[in-house]
Amino acid sequence: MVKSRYFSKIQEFDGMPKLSDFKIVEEEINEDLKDGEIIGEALYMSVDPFIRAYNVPPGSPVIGFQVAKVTKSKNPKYPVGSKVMAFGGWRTTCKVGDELIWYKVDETSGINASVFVGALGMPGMTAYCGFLEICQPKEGETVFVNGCAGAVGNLVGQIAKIKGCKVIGCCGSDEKIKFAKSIGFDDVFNYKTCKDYPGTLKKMAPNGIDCFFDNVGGQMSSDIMACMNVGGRIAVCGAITSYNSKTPSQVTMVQGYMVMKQLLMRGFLVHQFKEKFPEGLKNMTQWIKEGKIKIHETTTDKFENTPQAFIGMLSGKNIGKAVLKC
Ligand SMILES: NC(=O)C1=CN([C@@H]2O[C@H](COP(=O)(O)OP(=O)(O)OC[C@H]3O[C@@H](n4cnc5c(N)ncnc54)[C@H](OP(=O)(O)O)[C@@H]3O)[C@@H](O)[C@H]2O)C=CC1
Ligand SMILES: CCCCC/C=C\CC(=O)/C=C/C=C/C=C\[C@@H](O)CCCC(=O)O
Repeated sequence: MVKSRYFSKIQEFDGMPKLSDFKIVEEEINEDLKDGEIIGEALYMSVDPFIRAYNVPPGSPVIGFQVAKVTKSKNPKYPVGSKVMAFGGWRTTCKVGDELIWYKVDETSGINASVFVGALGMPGMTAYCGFLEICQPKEGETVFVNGCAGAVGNLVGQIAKIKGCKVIGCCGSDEKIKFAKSIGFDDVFNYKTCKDYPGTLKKMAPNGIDCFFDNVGGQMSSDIMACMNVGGRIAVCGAITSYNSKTPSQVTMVQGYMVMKQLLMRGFLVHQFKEKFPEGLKNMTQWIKEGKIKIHETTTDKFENTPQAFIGMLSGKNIGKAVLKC
């Protein structure tokens, strides 16, 4: 038996999660492995908005991705000493098989393993696959990204620049605006202080918006759709504005814009594009090595602080990817 600790969600979230919603549980993991299984020690864990949105029932272990170092293996693809990116939960030691292991960490690239919960992990594949598959950006087009300083949004902006687009974004602080501009965004506004989204967008994107990567939802998204060009494409990635909200959001209806501008709007979940992950990993790795994609992480130390990191991310404290270093 090997000792492990995991975070359990002990009560329903009431709006923004609180530290008292979580507790650490000790467990013993049976070291007998079935074919395909490994045991891994967590090096980095991911705190992501979907953990709030999926809302597992009280008493359940908290779900999530981690980079783990393999300590025992019955899977030839992941020998002892290698690292995997797996859906192992908020756990110090996990026992997972092929169905929960997304891929092996490529240690030949020289890129830190933490990046495998970010630009080379689930958020990176979300940005790469969701943006390129759904928005189909073309050189010279204008792209709008909300949540533009976060894990997914900052990567969408950088990929859009690589594709030769003009990129506009919004985020929740002036420090984040500075960061987004430093990684190539052409113009960015603070959605918390902006009084007039359509007016601001008309100034920042006088030729209109062709692609909209929506991380946020709510009224802002309807306002952005009003500024889109005929034939525009919208990738609906998430709706973080609603995850902690206790009241249903009422927004301007968008069907009028959809019809008159012949817009395409498509929601997605990153794993539906898993056939595209090898291409995504190859290109993202190359772009990181070439300096075309810059990595920014907000790191919290120690497994015990995972809920703090999670609440911090939901409160907007992260710039780039929120990472927990175990
Ligand atoms: N469809 C899919 O497969 C996937 C979807 N997603 C979605 O992508 C989105 C971004 O995720 P991710 O990049 O990991 O997270 P981020 O790194 O962007 O962190 C969350 C950010 O959301 C912003 N935020 C929080 N509350 C609100 C609010 N009420 N209104 C507007 N912004 C808010 C904060 O930034 P700020 O300071 O700017 O407010 C915060 O930093 C989420 O909606 C998530 O659910 C992510 C992965 C996969
Ligand atoms: C208004 C409600 C909107 C709800 C949006 C909810 C979530 C969006 C989001 O953030 C999705 C994230 C997807 C994460 C990807 C993987 C997980 O589903 C776990 C998959 C486990 C596995 O297959 O290994």
